[in-house]
Amino acid sequence: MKLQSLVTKATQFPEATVAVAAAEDEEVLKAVAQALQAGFGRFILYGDESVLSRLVAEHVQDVGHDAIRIVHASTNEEAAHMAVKAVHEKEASVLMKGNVPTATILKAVLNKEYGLRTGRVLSHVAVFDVPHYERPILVTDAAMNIAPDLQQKTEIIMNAVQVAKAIGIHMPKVAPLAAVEVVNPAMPATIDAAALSLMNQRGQLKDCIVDGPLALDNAISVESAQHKGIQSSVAGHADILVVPNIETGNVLYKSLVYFARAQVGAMIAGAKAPIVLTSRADSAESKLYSLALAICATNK
Ligand SMILES: CCCC(=O)SCCNC(=O)CCNC(=O)[C@H](O)C(C)(C)COP(=O)(O)OP(=O)(O)OC[C@H]1O[C@@H](n2cnc3c(N)ncnc32)[C@H](O)[C@@H]1OP(=O)(O)O
Repeated sequence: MKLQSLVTKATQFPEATVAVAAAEDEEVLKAVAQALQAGFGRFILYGDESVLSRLVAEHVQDVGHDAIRIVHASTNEEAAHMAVKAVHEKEASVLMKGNVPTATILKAVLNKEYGLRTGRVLSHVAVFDVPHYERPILVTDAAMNIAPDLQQKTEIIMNAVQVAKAIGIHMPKVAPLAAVEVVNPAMPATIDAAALSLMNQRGQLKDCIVDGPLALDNAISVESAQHKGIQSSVAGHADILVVPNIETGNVLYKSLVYFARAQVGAMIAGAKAPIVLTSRADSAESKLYSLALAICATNK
């Protein structure tokens, strides 16, 4: 399913309420305005009341004002705390990161008292529409888990599989990425990839096909996989790319956006509610796609 079609699907849930932490950001408010124009979402905006009132008047047409409530917060930390609490208390069903550092909002999400923990690993899943590439590609984890171990990688895969299902990819093909497609004991990512593949074959990782290690080119290009003579049902056909660490994922995410001009929608999965988490520099369009992705993921 292309990202634009997620926006159409999200209109089936016009009442989905989104709590936005530190919403005083033009791209965030443009995305809010676009969602309202498309016909979905109600928004509680946390942040500086006077700045928010001005920005809402500038960016949101009068007809959309009924769907917006502004709640004053004096600092980013307070805005993150209040927005997370609103989701915890079921006042909202989706959390959205505004103009606040990722670590600030994630710390609030992980708060034991009012946060959105479930006992599972929370992880970031990004869905890309890459120009001239025929199908959506999911990348995980580019933004939350810094250096996941094998157990965390299994949960990261399960979260991504849930997101894939929500956008219509059943039995996704999962490629744990490394620098090479053979197991090299000097490269820990290749050993984890091999273990994940075996866990999948033995039924420890369900509802997907995992095969790796694969380098990026063999994962996404049939020609490249054939050229190297790789025998794998995932090689050349990967739906989900599992990166070994946050640096690889973040660089891949930003390369796709800045070099390849890909469109992205991204969220944190595994929490009590989906969390819209894009880069602060991402466009309003990406934030709109992320909202649609989160709403579709919560209403699958
Ligand atoms: C791609 C576009 C967007 C971006 O560019 S984002 C930029 C890059 N991202 C970041 O800067 C965030 C990277 N991650 C972090 O900073 C940290 O891992 C994070 C999420 C803030 C957590 O850090 P801390 O609060 O220091 O956490 P900690 O490791 O001391 O753990 C505290 C408690 O939380 C738990 N926890 C941490 N990460 C978790 C996870 N993924 N899922 C579930 N639980 C998790 C952890 O087990 C610990 O629990 P407990 O207190 O022992 O019960």
